[in-house]
Amino acid sequence: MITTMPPEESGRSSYLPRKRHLENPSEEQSKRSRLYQNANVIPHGWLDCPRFGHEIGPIIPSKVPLSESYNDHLPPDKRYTFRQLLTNNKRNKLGLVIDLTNTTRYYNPSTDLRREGIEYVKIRCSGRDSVPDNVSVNTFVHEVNQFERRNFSKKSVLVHCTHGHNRTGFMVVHYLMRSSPLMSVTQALKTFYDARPPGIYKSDYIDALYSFYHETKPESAVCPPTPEWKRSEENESLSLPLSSPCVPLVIKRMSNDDVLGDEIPYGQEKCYQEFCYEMMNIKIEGRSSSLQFPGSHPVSLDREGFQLLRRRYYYATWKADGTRYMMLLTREGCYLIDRKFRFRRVQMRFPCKPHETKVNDYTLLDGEMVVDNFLDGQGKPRQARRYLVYDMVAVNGVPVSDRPFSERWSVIDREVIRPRNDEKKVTKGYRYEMEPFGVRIKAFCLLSSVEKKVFNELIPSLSHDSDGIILQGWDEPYVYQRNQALLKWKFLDTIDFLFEVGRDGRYLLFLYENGRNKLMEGHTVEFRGDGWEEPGRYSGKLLECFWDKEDKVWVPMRVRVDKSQPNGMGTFRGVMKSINDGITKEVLLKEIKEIVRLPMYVERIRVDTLAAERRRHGNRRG
Ligand SMILES: Nc1nc2c(ncn2[C@@H]2O[C@H](COP(=O)(O)OP(=O)(O)OP(=O)(O)O)[C@@H](O)[C@H]2O)c(=O)[nH]1
Repeated sequence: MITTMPPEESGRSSYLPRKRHLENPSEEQSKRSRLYQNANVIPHGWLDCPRFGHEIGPIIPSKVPLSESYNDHLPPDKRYTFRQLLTNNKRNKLGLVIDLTNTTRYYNPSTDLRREGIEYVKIRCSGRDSVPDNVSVNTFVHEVNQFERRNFSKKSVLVHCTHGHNRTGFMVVHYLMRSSPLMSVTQALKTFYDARPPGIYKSDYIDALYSFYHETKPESAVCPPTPEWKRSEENESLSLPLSSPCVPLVIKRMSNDDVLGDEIPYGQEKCYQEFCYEMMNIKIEGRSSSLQFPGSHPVSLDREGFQLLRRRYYYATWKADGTRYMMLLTREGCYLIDRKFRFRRVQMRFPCKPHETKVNDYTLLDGEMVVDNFLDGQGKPRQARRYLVYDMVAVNGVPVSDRPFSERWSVIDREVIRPRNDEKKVTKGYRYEMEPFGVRIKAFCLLSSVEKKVFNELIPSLSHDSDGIILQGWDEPYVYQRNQALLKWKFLDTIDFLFEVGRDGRYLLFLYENGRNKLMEGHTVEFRGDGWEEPGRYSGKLLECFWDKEDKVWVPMRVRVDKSQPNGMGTFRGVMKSINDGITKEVLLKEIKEIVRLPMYVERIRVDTLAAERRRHGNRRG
């Protein structure tokens, strides 16, 4: 007996393209729901849907092969099983099957595939009217890439959803976009269309692809009509609600704590983590599963720090107060790396040089994500998220961490910022303004201009918060984690404590030492001001606190959601030393005034000023 299937997979379904005349729709509905409970139902439209398409790289797009238990329900010429596929497909043996259906009933991967030595990956995608989510897309692309890396005998990857058009096409287009950077969505859709006509035939899937890759959909781009084999049965199916109910559009204000990007598979994250360590020449000791965020971290400026400023040549910049991320640019995508050393994929574009078809590949940057608040031309308040790049660890797979900072900074400009800005001027289809954030290089000023430039001009004119200044050694290498030569001076010295309410109701503060949290006996916390009325709510959270010298208490300023550990004792000692040394802004500026009069500074500032003037002239002429 041939039966129809429930709308679990394709939305609407039936096997025979028969027109039914419904006298009583509810009676018809209940008849159908009885049929839907049947096991060997043939997916709607499946029967006349072509079996598979041409290869696209290693991928064969296909409709779902049905297990042999379906054969009794199918005319012999319509059967399509893995056994058939493996026997007929001698030329190109299968190595991997990626199943995008949302059910397990079409075949048994253990008997049909694994026994034959074929790998099987299931990525459940519900289909219907929603496109596969971003995390599933990341998983799909990762699985194909991983397979290609270990696929020495050039086997193929069969990718199927129910019919091998919409979900399959969607994933294949993502794969193409990520393996051929700077390919356009239109080209990728055409590649899929050529291999498996009529390609993707759901317009919302096509729109989602253009929107994901920040491209304008050309007016000439038309969505192919639903194929005949699918349409004939569609007409007689029950009407199901197609679109989700209207959700009122809420424009959310941006904050530094927003989670950006999409999760990536664990294996991919591990590889990238190890790459970061390799680029910084850090040995992985013990389990590589617990790698720590390796980003360079400044220490608080104290009296000893002044000695360092005298001996080595420093520049200064404002300390942007947003969220710290390192950023890895690869041809497959761009990844934000947070303080917990987790990677999330964001859709961004980083071309190498104008008009080249290459993008940055394995370039590792360091910077701060900020939210700029400003008024637009009409005086309306606006927000823009920006990533301020302030350092670089690797460029196109080549480590630069041991190069002097001045060199790393010019490489950021030459290899990352300028090519992007140049391409922005010429690109037609790609819409940089649709990216989740802008990208800028951070400006560094001569130490002699700290007061005038950094404190009096830059900081007051910023559209984001700044909590101090950074003193950056101009000749220094990039140093992993705590960097004694990278100095920070803050308007308010702060420490991130873990706060707990003890069993006796006591407020407890903890710091991190030797792999565990250490109770800071004798340290008192005092919650002050609006929003801090119920301290119990913050138990178990990391609180950034400033030190009130008068009352000798720690006062919470904000909850740190971007970190998983309180500050270490080293940081704490550094901050306390800086507080006790009493380095106020006045003390800092007085000291710097003396430092820049030292012969070494006088000479280097002269040379750098001349070089900057020459560059400005050159730019004007160019
Ligand atoms: N190196 C550097 N760091 C900057 C710059 N601008 C902002 N920062 C940020 O300053 C942070 C270090 O200052 P802290 O105040 O110690 O940062 P924090 O985020 O509170 O981190 P903890 O010390 O762990 O509490 C870095 O992690 C960067 O995120 C810059 O130009 N250079």
